[in-house]
Amino acid sequence: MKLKFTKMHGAGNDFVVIDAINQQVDLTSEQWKRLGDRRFGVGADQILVVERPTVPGADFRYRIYNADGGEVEQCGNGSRAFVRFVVDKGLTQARSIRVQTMGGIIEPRLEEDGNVTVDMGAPRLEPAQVPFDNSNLPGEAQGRDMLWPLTIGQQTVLVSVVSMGNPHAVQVVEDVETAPVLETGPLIEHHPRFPKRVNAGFLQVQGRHHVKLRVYERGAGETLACGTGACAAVVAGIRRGLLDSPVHVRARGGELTISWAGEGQPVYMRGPAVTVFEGEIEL
Ligand SMILES: N[C@@H](CCC[C@H](N)C(=O)O)C(=O)O
Repeated sequence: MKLKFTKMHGAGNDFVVIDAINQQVDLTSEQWKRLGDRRFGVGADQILVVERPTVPGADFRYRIYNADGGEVEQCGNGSRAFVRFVVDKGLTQARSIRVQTMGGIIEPRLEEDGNVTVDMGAPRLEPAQVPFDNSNLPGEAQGRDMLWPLTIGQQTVLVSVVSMGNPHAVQVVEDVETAPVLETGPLIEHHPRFPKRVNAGFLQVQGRHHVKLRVYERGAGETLACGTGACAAVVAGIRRGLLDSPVHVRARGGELTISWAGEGQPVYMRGPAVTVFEGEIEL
């Protein structure tokens, strides 16, 4: 089976984007994984699939597969690539679209300068919504947030838990460059208190509007940027009383700007979306 694809990235978080409106796409988990494989396939952190919506009020349906082949609820950087793709391919004349995802409806808007702003919806802050099992765990309040102690090997780290449709655990570190992202990231990802696993964020506060962030992503390992991770980290930082909106988030692959007016309000993410090349693969 031959599949046409577009390779894209958002701040270095890279994607294989598949138009499943104009071609038949019915892949196994192994085939999704092969598409994401950097040696045996195209190579990407996530594979994004463009489909017709199945709910009223949405323009498109957006499905997301991690490099490990698992389907997940949400991908922020990918949502910017998504709107760039559907506009460039002539699948819509609109520059602002409503997109159905497993994590809820999101609204990306392609701006004149090529950047994309996305209404990512309101963060879900109850542990059960993440999901995070906080039973018999003594939480520690900081500002309006709750920090949860996670035992990782010999050490305990304090995390905020946030759902942006997908699960995030955010810890504040002194310096992201020396933080043990590759060592503790996988342990947090697979911590038994997160029944669906989790994306592990490492946040360095540089000022009330500036942070650095590294994310060890569920199903993909450390990526050069994580859009939902940036949203979750800024929400956690604002709730802890460390940050004020808007916040410029510097990741290894580029910068995102995150705005949030507080509890119950949507998070807005602004950043780039770039097409790298087009191709066809035999699967
Ligand atoms: N890179 C993404 C997040 C992709 C999904 C994530 N790894 C998960 O499993 O939830 C982003 O930009 O948000």
